Amino acid sequence: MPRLAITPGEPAGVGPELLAALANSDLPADLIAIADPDLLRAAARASGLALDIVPYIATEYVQHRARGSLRCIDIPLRSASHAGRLDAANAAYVIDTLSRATDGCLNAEFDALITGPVQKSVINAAAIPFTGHTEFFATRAGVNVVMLLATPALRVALATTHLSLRNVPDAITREGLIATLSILDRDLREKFGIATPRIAVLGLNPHAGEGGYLGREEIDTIIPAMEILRAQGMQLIGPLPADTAFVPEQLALCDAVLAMYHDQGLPVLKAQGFGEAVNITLGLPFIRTSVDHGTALDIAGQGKADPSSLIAAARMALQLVNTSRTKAAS
Ligand SMILES: NC(=O)C1=CN([C@@H]2O[C@H](COP(=O)(O)OP(=O)(O)OC[C@H]3O[C@@H](n4cnc5c(N)ncnc54)[C@H](O)[C@@H]3O)[C@@H](O)[C@H]2O)C=CC1
Ligand SMILES: NCC(=O)COP(=O)(O)O
Repeated sequence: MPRLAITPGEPAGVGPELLAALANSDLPADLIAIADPDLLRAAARASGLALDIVPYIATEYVQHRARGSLRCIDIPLRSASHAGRLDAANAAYVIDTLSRATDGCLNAEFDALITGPVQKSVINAAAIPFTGHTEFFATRAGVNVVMLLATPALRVALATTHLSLRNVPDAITREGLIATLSILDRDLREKFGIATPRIAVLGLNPHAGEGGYLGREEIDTIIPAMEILRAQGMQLIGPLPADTAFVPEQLALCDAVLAMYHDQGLPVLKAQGFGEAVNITLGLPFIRTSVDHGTALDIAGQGKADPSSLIAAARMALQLVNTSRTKAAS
């Protein structure tokens, strides 16, 4: 039975109550929370959800049922947590949960990891350099990764992730684009079963640079990288002007879009499918999915948080585990 680990993320955010909601949903897997059990119990109570925490025993596999029962690896909070109130004292707790989860994925104790949202700012406020889960797992695993967000109708990958907009152009390099597109192309084949993926690549500048009159990144960096990959057989479209790349006629021609930076691609995806999108880290030696939203401190602890994206992330993780097992068996 696939064993899925799940971290709730920021303890003052909506993550803990979303885990309680997931515990009350059907998922044909062994589901293991990595969290403070009292935090999860309090979040469930505040949301009016049943939650029975069962200590994790690694040698036992238990099929999760939608009865509010959740197996849990106990990682204690560093300080009492209050919904909606950030506390830098708990940043180390968040990192503890992610570290335990990563170790378990890297040593095959878990088949996949699902993450709840973290508050990147409060981790940094605790003097722990942290830009996101994606970069954290990439560093721990020592690999290049790609952030992909997917709804049933649209897949958007990012050439750069969590960095200041001012630093984006310098972060886009030929080598980086070749690595990113190679991971994206491979995982669209292997994880999503698309035999010949068609990837639309966005330009960085307005009108994809307007022939060099509105910026040279397309001519100097993006097109040369695409030509190298096209020569290897990759089906690449573009570079396309980002403002018209997402019209339905264009999207019908591709299986995924590669955006050059976070807010070039994700607003379109979230406008179209917020709540049902899943964030998938491609390129890792393990499967990792996550929600499409943040910590939602404004509604935490009020029973208002929608668990749809976490449930979608868990189902996607399970689907990816089953796909990789089928491939390994064939
Ligand atoms: N996977 C992750 O760890 C992610 C973490 N974040 C972090 O979250 C923090 C807050 O980010 P924001 O930009 O404010 O975005 P946010 O997604 O937390 O909130 C934006 C709006 O969406 C609502 N919302 C979010 N999730 C919801 C849910 N499940 N149900 C109902 N309403 C929901 C919030 O109440 C708020 O009005 C930041 O520190 C950011 O870094 C953001 C995105 C992903
Ligand atoms: N906007 C996506 C996001 O912030 C999630 O990033 P990560 O923490 O999954 O790397």
